Amino acid sequence: MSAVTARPQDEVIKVRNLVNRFGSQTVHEQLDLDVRRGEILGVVGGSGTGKSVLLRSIVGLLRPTSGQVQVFGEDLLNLSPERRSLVERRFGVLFQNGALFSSLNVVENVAMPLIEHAGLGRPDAQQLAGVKLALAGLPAGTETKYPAELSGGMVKRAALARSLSLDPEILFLDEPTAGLDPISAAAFDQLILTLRDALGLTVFLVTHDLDTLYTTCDRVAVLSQKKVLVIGPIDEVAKTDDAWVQSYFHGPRGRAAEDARAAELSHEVK
Ligand SMILES: Nc1ncnc2c1ncn2[C@@H]1O[C@H](COP(=O)(O)OP(=O)(O)OP(=O)(O)O)[C@@H](O)[C@H]1O
Repeated sequence: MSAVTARPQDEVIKVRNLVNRFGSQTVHEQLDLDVRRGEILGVVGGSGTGKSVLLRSIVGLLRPTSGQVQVFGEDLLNLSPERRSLVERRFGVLFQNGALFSSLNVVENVAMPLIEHAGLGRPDAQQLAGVKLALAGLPAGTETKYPAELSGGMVKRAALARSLSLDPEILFLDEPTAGLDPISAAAFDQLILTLRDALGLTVFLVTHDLDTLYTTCDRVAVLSQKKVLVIGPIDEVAKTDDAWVQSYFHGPRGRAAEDARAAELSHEVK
């Protein structure tokens, strides 16, 4: 195979001609997107541009009005339940609110997919859940706490541990740093990078957080005008001649995030 030919297995998510309508409202119109294996792709856009709807269309929680969505080359909505469940085991999703079961403690929350989907017995599942919690950076001693007893950052880490429980190849994150203080958010960004590097994950990351984008993303996709307006490395995307892109990346918060990244890079060089 020639070096210039993109190998099909390099694209773990392929979206073509995606249309999503709710009544008279069109959210996506002929949207195309590819996500490459091993990358961290940040998805940004103004409020209501359809970032979460795109995520839900890809993971099979929403049947699009029309178009094709493939994950690992499979169209989830047209698979038998058994086959679909096999593909679903290959990705993990961390929703905005963490979505832990309030009646289960932390280790039980993380053990649940291992019992239900991997067929492990409770003791094995709980032991493995402990490993996942450590991987997600949950401090020892928090395993037996209930979600209501945790800080926002700990809830995110516990939910992350649960989304990692079945060793996924793709991780979908919806606003993972929303509601975290800046120090916890920065620590979470580092965790995502570490996990990607250690586990070879592909990460689909919906975020408004400019620091997260600058710190973690290999590429950024901007949703605007019902499509992916532009996709590429953040410095290229930030140059796009579009009013939203310019005010987002070059407004006060965008400049601060870019300066912080530049300072970090120069610190690494020294
Ligand atoms: N199930 C649904 N029924 C009707 N409308 C919906 C449904 N889901 C989403 N929408 C609409 O689709 C649009 C896009 O919603 P979405 O949540 O994807 O936006 P977003 O880009 O993630 O926004 P935000 O940044 O504010 O979270 C919104 O106008 C929303 O009201």
